[in-house]
Amino acid sequence: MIYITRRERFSAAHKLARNDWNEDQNLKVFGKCSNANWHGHNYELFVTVKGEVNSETGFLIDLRVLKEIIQEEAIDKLDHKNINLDVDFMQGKMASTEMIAIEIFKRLAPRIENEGAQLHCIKLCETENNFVEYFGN
Ligand SMILES: Nc1nc2c(c(=O)[nH]1)N=C([C@H](O)[C@H](O)COP(=O)(O)OP(=O)(O)OP(=O)(O)O)CN2
Ligand SMILES: [Zn+2]
Repeated sequence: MIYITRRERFSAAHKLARNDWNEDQNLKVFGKCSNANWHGHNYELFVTVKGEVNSETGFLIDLRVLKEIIQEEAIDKLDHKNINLDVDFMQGKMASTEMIAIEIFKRLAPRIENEGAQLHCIKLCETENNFVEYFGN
C-alpha cells in the first residue's frame, strides 16, 4: 500500500449564514463570517490517493490523470466562484471548510476508483491556520 498526494489551489468567496436564522442568530454563531460579510479565501486542497503500485508503470495513479480529475470535479467548479451562490454541489449546504471537503471527497472518490486506486483523504486549508481532513466516513 502506497500513498500519493496532489496539491491544488483555488480562490473563492463565501459567507457562513443560515437563511432560516435571523441576523442576530447568524452573528452569534458565525460572527464576522456571517450576514452581509462576504469574504474570500485562497484555499489549498490536498488529495491523497492510496493503492498498489503497478509493476509495469511504477505508478499508483498517473498524476496527470489525478490532476485532470481534480480540475474537472473541484477546481473548475470552485475557482473564482461564490461558493454559496455559484457552486451547484454546495447548494443547500453551509459553505464551511468541513462541508466543502466532504462534497469534494464525494465527487472525486468514484472517479479515482475508476482509475484502479482509492481516495484516502481530502485535506482542505481555508487559511494558513485552519484546515480539515476528511477520510470518507
Ligand atoms: N469549523 C469551522 N469554523 C469556521 C470556519 C469553517 O469553515 N469551519 N470558517 C470560518 C471563516 O470562514 C473565517 O473566514 C475564518 O477566518 P479567520 O477566523 O479569520 O481565520 P484566520 O486563520 O485567518 O484567523 P486567525 O485568527 O488569524 O487564526 C470561521 N470558522
Ligand atoms: Zn471564511
